[in-house]
Amino acid sequence: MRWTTFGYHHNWDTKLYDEQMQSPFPEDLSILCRLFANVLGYCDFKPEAAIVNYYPVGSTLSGHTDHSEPNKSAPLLSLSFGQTAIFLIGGPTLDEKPTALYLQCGDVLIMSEESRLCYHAVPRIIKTQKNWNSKLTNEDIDDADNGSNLLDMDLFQKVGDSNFWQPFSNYIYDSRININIRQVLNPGDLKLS
Ligand SMILES: O=C(O)CCC(=O)C(=O)O
Ligand SMILES: [Fe+2]
Repeated sequence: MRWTTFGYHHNWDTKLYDEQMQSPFPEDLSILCRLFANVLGYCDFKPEAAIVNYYPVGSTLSGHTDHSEPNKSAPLLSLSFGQTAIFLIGGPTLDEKPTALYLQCGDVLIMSEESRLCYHAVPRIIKTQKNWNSKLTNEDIDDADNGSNLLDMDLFQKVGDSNFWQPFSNYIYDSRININIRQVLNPGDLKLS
């Protein structure tokens, strides 16, 4: 399993965030996460750190809690792409028996309130998807344009060409990608103390 980070970088050895260890947080991902959080009533949610986990079929993530963020009351958002994960979610201690869920391509999981600090794990990736339909239709163009006529048609044609997606679809055929997004700072804080 491999991973990369956006925003505040989590140091896997010390389990700490560091003000000096940051990369830009992608604006489109930030907008999407704030939209999800707003719908759930977390109107001040600030996406400040993301971990992108790359799971080839056969890889696992062992049980843990995510408690490195000074802000432990903001929700944690988790987006799943590609092959399906079995996700185990337990309680705040290892005494509680976990519940198993499937996390499929396109699923959005939110860990908020009590579940924010619960143990969780990914014991298995299951190959459930055979192929991805990358052909775009006129309807997709209308959806993407949303009546604005501002769509970059050259770019749209490029991403509508299945050759463009071939390396991605080859990769995702044997893998799952998870992006999980956290707020690090407490409300009102501008940096780590
Ligand atoms: O892959 C997942 O669904 C969970 C990832 C996770 O728990 C983590 O990165 O802390
Ligand atoms: Fe986690």
